[in-house]
Amino acid sequence: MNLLVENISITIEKKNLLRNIGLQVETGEFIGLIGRNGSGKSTLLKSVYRIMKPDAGIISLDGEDIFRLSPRQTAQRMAVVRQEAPVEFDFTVREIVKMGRSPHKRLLQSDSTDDQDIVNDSLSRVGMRDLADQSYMTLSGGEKQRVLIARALAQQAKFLVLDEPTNHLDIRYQLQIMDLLKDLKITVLAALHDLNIAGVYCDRLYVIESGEIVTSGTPEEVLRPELLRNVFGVETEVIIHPITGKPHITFFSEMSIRKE
Ligand SMILES: Nc1ncnc2c1ncn2[C@@H]1O[C@H](COP(=O)(O)OP(=O)(O)OP(=O)(O)O)[C@@H](O)[C@H]1O
Repeated sequence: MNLLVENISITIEKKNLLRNIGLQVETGEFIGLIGRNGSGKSTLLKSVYRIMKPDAGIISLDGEDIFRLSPRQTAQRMAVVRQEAPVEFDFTVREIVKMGRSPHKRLLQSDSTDDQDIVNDSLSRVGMRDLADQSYMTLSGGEKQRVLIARALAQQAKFLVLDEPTNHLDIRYQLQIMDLLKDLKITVLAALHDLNIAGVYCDRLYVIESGEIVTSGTPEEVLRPELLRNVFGVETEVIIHPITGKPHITFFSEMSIRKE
């Protein structure tokens, strides 16, 4: 499944949230979207998962305009893990993950053994099987995030949109969940704040600044000290790490390099 975003723009109250955005995710690619707070990452992802309609431009999945798909057709193709997912009622962890199966079922159709196996497997893969009967509301931030990832896994979509999928996770789960998502080998578009994680896992990166894509390329091409200074306003040293073979960034705060 491939995603094509062509020339999309969104203006709200005379503010250009997105300007002529073009972006492509080929089948099986893991693409990262990076940029400062407020640069437009979530807004762009929201248009991709159809909760914000652009004023101009086209977004298509395998050549089909996403705004012409029904919600059910969209959910069969695309799973979304958002930063915050408000859950109004007191569902258990298992009930939340089961919701991932609904695009594949008819109204009121009961769970098949396959559905139950998929739900159990998704819970196990994020390490939440033991908490399956606990109320979602009582979970820690990181546990909630793992449940939402399990729900996306249970949906078995061929395209995954991730808005900061690991921001609540401790370092072990960050790496484990990123490994898991990468191993799915499906098409992924992810907004990421951790640039070292972006460098290790993404095939290509798009950099967004004030609602515009300012550059794109492989992590080696994009994650350079000059660009990081211009976009993020920080000093860095970037090496190709001898073990991972990927760019590794060391960030220097002003204090750490201040010479007394
Ligand atoms: N509905 C809206 N009305 C007005 N302004 C909005 C609206 N939605 C987003 N914005 C503004 O658009 C800009 C981009 O927001 P967005 O959430 O896309 O940023 P982001 O890159 O995801 O930031 P962060 O890294 O902090 O999550 C922000 O300045 C935000 O205040």
